[in-house]
Amino acid sequence: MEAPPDNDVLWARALHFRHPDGSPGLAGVSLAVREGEILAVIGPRGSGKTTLLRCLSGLVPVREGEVWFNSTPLHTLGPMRRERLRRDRFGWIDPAPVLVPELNAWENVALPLMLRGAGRRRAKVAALEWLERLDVGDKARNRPHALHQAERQRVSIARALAPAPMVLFADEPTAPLHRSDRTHVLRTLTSATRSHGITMVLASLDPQAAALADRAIGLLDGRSMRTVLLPDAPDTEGRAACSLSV
Ligand SMILES: Nc1ncnc2c1ncn2[C@@H]1O[C@H](COP(=O)(O)OP(=O)(O)OP(=O)(O)O)[C@@H](O)[C@H]1O
Repeated sequence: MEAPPDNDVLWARALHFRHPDGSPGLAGVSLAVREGEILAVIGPRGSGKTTLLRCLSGLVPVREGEVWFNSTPLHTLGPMRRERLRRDRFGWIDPAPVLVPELNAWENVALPLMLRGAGRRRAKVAALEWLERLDVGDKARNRPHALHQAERQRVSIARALAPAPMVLFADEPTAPLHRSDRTHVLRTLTSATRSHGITMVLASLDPQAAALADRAIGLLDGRSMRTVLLPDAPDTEGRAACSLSV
């Protein structure tokens, strides 16, 4: 078992995954993500994007193939150590917002900070700043039931960014947003990860996500496809890329 190169923060080799009912999820995916990089995982519905993110983030155990986070072999860790790693180092954004219903917006965003040891006052200041950045600062005292779905998703994104995780896994993060809001929120998300040096793996159906990433890989039927970098596009902040089947 050989650890990945130093500048790769996340690394997977020959990853295979079957769902509990035996249906195929991934069929030999290998990839490397460099520190601070935004990697887009692009593919049609059912191509395995969520499954790949769940394996890379330790949400599900990997039984065939390897997943490394820096020098830690995730594929050898038990559930407790994977859970601790996820809590301390990783962030996750679901395609639909999952917030604690009893807490208001700022308390939801402050929660992961307090779980990592921040005091309530400092966590509140940070939470309010992130809510402002996601354009929901005026909803800070609202509980989730008093927010629109799109506002709840913005709160979820703020909550994922607030603790500045080493790796952020974003699974269709703009899915619940109105089409006209998606680009703005994606730009906020990518600029926040860049300015905080957060590595991001961003799963999306949307080719626009690839345009804001540094690199993109395509998935089809649980298999990765070759990535090709395109020259910078004038209206994008990252390097555009497209993937070609091999
Ligand atoms: N828990 C599960 N049990 C059985 N099959 C599953 C399970 N979760 C996903 N699948 C199947 O695995 C394949 C990949 O699903 P996955 O959700 O990873 O794809 P996806 O690219 O994220 O799709 P989408 O864009 O619709 O979210 C699909 O055929 C899906 O039906």
